[in-house]
Amino acid sequence: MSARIIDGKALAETIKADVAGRVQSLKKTGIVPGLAVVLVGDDPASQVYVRNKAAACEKAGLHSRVIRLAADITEASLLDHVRTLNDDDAVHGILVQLPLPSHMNAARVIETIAAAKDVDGFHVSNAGLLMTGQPLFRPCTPYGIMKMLESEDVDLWGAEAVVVGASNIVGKPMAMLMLAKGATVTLCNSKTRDLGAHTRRADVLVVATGKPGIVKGDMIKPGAVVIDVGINRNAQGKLEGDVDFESACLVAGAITPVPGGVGPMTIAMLLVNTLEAAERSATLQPA
Ligand SMILES: Nc1nc2c(c(=O)[nH]1)N[C@@H](CN(C=O)c1ccc(C(=O)N[C@@H](CCC(=O)O)C(=O)O)cc1)CN2
Ligand SMILES: [Mg+2]
Repeated sequence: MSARIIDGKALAETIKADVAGRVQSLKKTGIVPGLAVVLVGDDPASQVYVRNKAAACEKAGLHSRVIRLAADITEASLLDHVRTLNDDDAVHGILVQLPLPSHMNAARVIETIAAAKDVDGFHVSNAGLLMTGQPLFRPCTPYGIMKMLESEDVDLWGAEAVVVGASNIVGKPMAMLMLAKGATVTLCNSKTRDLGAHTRRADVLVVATGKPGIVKGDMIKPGAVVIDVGINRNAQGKLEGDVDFESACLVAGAITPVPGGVGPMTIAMLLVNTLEAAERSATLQPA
């Protein structure tokens, strides 16, 4: 058996093309959707992601602004930049690229972003809305994964879904989104005993730990849909996921590759969230 490969890159292109069409319609009302990305420091991976976000915005017709700040900027100064963006009507979406330098309190920074512009969906208000089944912004990576499952016609109603990794930006919102679609969700973390006993029950398995190869083929239920969120660079400089792709392919029914799986969907859903923030702002404007 060899798993079907879920092509996140292709699906992301389709979604971005749809966004581009909706942007053109919105522009006819005089509104140009705008995204501001704040990058603190010079982490090489973050620089690539931020560049890719800006390029994707421009290609789809959104306005994008990147605010690059030195690694040693104070948290107070970063918060001032965020507040200025909160007050800027040309900016519909704001995100602060993570991780932040260690002298900053990321939670405090995220809470300073206006919840109505929090296109990452990380603000406590947005996390709470998601948890209570009334999402405003869904965090981009789990949102992208839901779109991939939808494109594969995966029925979550009554399915066993297992998420490995309980971060605020992927694991926890992922669990909430699948729960809302009727799955029975198990959320595993770094203290979980006998991880394989959980993963082997999964019809849908999402792995987001940052630990390369933590899930191997013998931990997967035959025919399962496996979503690999990990992006790890190995000693040869090659990207690899959290799932051992070779052994997993022999058992899974469908699997996302790394690269070309979840990553491109994260950026596509950021455009969707930014466009929708701008569309909402249009309905709030006086006639
Ligand atoms: N504020 C945020 N910070 C971070 C987020 C986020 O959603 N919001 N997620 C990640 C990084 N990230 C987006 O910011 C991101 C990571 C990877 C990709 C991607 O397209 N990956 C490619 C491979 C790219 C490469 O060659 O390195 C792939 O998987 O095919 C997009 C976005 C942490 N920070
Ligand atoms: Mg991927």
